[in-house]
Amino acid sequence: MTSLYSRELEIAQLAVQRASILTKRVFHETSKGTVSKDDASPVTIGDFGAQALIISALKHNFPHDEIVAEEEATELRAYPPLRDQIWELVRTTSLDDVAAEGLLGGGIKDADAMLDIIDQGNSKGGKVGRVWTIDPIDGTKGFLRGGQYAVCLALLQDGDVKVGAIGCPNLPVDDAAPLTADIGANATDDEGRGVLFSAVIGQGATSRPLKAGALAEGRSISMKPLTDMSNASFCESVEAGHSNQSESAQIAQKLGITKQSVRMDSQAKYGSIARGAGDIYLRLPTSKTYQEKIWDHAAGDLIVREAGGEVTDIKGNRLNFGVGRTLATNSGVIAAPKAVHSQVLSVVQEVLGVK
Ligand SMILES: Nc1ncnc2c1ncn2[C@@H]1O[C@H](COP(=O)(O)O)[C@@H](O)[C@H]1OP(=O)(O)O
Ligand SMILES: [Mg+2]
Ligand SMILES: [Mg+2]
Ligand SMILES: [Mg+2]
Repeated sequence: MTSLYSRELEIAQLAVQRASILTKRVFHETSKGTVSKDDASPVTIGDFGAQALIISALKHNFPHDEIVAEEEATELRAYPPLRDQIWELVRTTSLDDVAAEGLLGGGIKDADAMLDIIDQGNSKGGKVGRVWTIDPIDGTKGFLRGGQYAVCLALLQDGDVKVGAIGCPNLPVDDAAPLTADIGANATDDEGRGVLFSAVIGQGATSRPLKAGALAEGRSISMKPLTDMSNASFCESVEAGHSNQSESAQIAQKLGITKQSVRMDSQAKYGSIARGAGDIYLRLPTSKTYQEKIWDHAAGDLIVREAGGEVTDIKGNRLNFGVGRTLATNSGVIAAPKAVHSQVLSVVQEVLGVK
């Protein structure tokens, strides 16, 4: 008997793997075709190209599903040279396993079809039916800095995350490697790096080497049992504008955490705590108006929960992915092993003055 969501999981993992190949090609280029979006955040040819490849694979396999993806093609329609640069990448990126590439439906017809595909990620989301959510490059700032980034994909059914996959090309492949955002002295050498995290609701979480063809063998991952807070490692954003780092330092001190935080871009943080490399992920609001996006958290939320963790916002509520493209009803994120989550939450609330 095939297990629930097995086909969705396979396609999600392969789609993330293929998009990751494209992002790696851009990562190693000095010119990444960066443009600024309306909210002043950066986007690169890698983000657009990865989104095109993932949506194309989803539409081939699940034509009736809705898709909420981060990017849209307006800028590319207005500026053909950028479109052509992306098309060149998309046209020449495929999995090196013919059967796996066939499962994704192969390539895209032409540059105009690619633009239409990118724009198919414009669903409003919501709590009804099947909705995929895509962050083609999460942590674009980390990607540009030569640090961590992630290719993220999740399936929501009636607002609940059922399947999640996160490709982290720059994390160590070894689940037992120490927690660090560093990618080593030789950023042009991928040796020992590249991991694909995934989970299906009720079936646990897995990691495997991120390959260029068929999926590698998976291994089950779980959070580290945390008995002594003084040994805990916690991770947070590199960008001070994404998470309040002075409040997190106060929280860590009150919890008795002695280690410095590890600052890492993207959902690589969720993957890192899910496999026990780190213990706690804190994301503390920096503004009253910013709403977290569902594509920034859906896959990570499921992977951490399936690895034995609990994920809530600073009020202690589960993240609610069923209210649209953003987590409009949540504020911040606290991810920790189940056994200590309430302890962490109460210190967060004390420091932030949350009732
Ligand atoms: N003010 C903000 N608060 C929290 N997250 C933000 C903020 N501005 C942008 N982000 C998002 O944080 C994510 C990266 O988080 P991290 O710091 O964990 O790497 C990005 O997806 C980024 O969105 P965007 O893609 O629109 O730039
Ligand atoms: Mg993101
Ligand atoms: Mg992104
Ligand atoms: Mg972005």
